[in-house]
Amino acid sequence: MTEEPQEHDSEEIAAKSAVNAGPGAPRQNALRLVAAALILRGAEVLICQRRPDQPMALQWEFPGGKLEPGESPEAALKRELEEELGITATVGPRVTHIRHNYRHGGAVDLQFFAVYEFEGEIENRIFHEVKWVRLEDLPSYDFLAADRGLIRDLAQGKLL
Ligand SMILES: Nc1nc2c([nH]c(=O)n2[C@@H]2O[C@H](COP(=O)(O)OP(=O)(O)OP(=O)(O)O)[C@@H](O)[C@H]2O)c(=O)[nH]1
Repeated sequence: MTEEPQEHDSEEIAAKSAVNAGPGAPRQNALRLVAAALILRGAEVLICQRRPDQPMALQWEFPGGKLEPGESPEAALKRELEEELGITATVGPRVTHIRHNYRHGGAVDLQFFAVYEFEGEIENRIFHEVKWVRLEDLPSYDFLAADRGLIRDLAQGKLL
């Protein structure tokens, strides 16, 4: 189990300071605190594809989203899973914690939690596609850059 943030693809850090330097520029460099779910069903996990109209279009990610001020990661994740998939999840143990600097999008602090139980039927409310895939097949999907170390570890049976 990985407890401390890992820096994946840290060569992107230097590039980020070159963009959005002007005074009126968007605050894209603020650290975004995010909680995401590894929803497990036997040897499979649920993955979600971003829509064509979103940044990082059509890349795959795990369901979840940003923490609201004062919200715990578990509460944020439960809320996001209701909103995105229409399920009431029991948020299980934290599996890993990753910090990543996106080249054009600032930094994210991601906490991933296992979800072994939920109530309701999974309903795709916001994604292009949602799909159950075997852990060993994860590397054949184009995941967001921050997730790639995790994908390798999951496929090799290292984390779960
Ligand atoms: N839900 C989720 N977000 C992830 C993952 N990996 C990763 O880098 N992220 C990043 O974490 C942020 C989650 O924000 P969000 O879900 O609330 O909203 P969003 O995609 O519309 O992003 P934005 O509001 O920053 O543009 C995004 O910037 C997303 O790119 C992941 O596996 N799951």
